[in-house]
Amino acid sequence: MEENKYTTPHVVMVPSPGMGHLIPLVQLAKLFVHHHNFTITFLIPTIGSSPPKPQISILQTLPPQSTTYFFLPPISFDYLPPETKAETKITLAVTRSISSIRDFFESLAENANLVALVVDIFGTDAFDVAHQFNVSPYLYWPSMTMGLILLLYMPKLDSLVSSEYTDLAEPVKLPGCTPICGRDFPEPFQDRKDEAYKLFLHHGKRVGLAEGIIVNSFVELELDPIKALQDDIELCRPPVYPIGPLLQTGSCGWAEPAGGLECLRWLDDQPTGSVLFVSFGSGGTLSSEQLTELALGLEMSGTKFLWVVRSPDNKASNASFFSVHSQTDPLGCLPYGFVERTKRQGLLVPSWAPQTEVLGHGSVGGFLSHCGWNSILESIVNGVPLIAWPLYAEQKMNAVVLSEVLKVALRPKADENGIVGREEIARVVKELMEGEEGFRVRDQMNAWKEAAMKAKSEEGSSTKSLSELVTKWKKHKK
Ligand SMILES: O=c1ccn([C@@H]2O[C@H](COP(=O)(O)OP(=O)(O)O[C@H]3O[C@H](CO)[C@@H](O)[C@H](O)[C@H]3O)[C@@H](O)[C@H]2O)c(=O)[nH]1
Repeated sequence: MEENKYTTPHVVMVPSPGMGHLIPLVQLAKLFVHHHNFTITFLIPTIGSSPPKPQISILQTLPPQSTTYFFLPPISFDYLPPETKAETKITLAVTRSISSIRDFFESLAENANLVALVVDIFGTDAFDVAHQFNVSPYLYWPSMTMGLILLLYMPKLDSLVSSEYTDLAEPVKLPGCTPICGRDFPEPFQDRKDEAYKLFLHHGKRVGLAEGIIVNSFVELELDPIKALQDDIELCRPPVYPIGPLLQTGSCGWAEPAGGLECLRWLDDQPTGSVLFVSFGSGGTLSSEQLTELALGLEMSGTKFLWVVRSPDNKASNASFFSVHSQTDPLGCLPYGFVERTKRQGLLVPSWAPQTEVLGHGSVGGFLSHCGWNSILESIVNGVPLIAWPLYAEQKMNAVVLSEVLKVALRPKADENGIVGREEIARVVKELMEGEEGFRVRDQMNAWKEAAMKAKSEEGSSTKSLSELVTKWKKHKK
């Protein structure tokens, strides 16, 4: 039968605000359009006045014939107390957009073969709309499987533990996972009285309403946690589809005047494997003191570096999460004389660099990363070993798994004030780039790179999992 808009399977995706949430869903959309001939509509909850430029650039990389995107009416948070956590704002942005999402479904439902609604973890309230229109609700999990297990286990943990998780004397043993200390739990778990925790608990309870969970990981990388999800009845969850690694491909379509392509040209002139890439994801920021120590530590290491610099923020480690760009000139915040002294040793790029191209460049031999999951996967597929420098969200948990389970990262030690000093930074950078430990983690990273390629090959585990999902969606009947 010839496909038209009434028969082509049509999926609605609702990414919660933030580049780290949008990028994985855009990649998922491309996969369904290019390989399986789906139509995709993005409905994007927005915070503040207008959508950030990087978000628009990412959306413009979508194939226009089969995808459409709409920014939903912006939600203002002027009334919220300044200490409100990002996770709370993100959830509220989706929840307050539900009526607009419902309106879109109403207008689409008549004219399209709507088969599924895909949301990320902050969007489980939108499942109600999917149920109302008889469309299958799906969760897209863009991070490490252990985080998903923690979320599914959360209602049980919440009833079993009365203290703060940070006060637990023993690490928590989640099904299929390495034991994890409460202090390494994701940020919203650190204060159970905070609204962000309550909202996570709310999402944890609602995940069971999904008809399936799509996970951006692959079986070989997280064998035990994925097996636990498939077998452990205690977790009581919908079917899981590990389809990763799913990555941002190609350029984002924009470049900083001082960054972008210039940094790729600079890399062309550096020796193979000699450069440490330093980046804290789409919104990570350091305190002024930590920024100074990092600058001086990189200089002291004598290692070549390419550093995506953001202005410091002494209150939050994710100060640029919604905006990506720093409000002030980040290079002006570096220690006196540093820019001049290191101009042969390194390149400084304000706020944003073409990360996937950078990590794929032969001159890059290491990555100092905040341990966001997309960055981790991008490092794995390029075989680039890591220095784990977690900042917020679930990044501490990721860092534990990277260094202790997957054995692909070195971890610098912070002092009693939580600051990683310049000597420690120089030590760990040199160890990664030239030392024995560095050799070991590089080897292991290359093994995971091979496994990732296998998972995505024609007969690979992720390819099979994806085609199972596609078949299910194509059979969807209203
Ligand atoms: O200069 C930059 C910085 C980032 N990126 C891209 O932006 C994405 C960043 O994603 P990620 O590494 O996952 O970090 P965050 O943006 O911080 O992601 C949020 O979402 C992730 C997925 O849920 C979580 O793992 C993180 O903890 C959370 O902060 C990646 O594709 C990068 O390639 C660039 O292209 N250039």
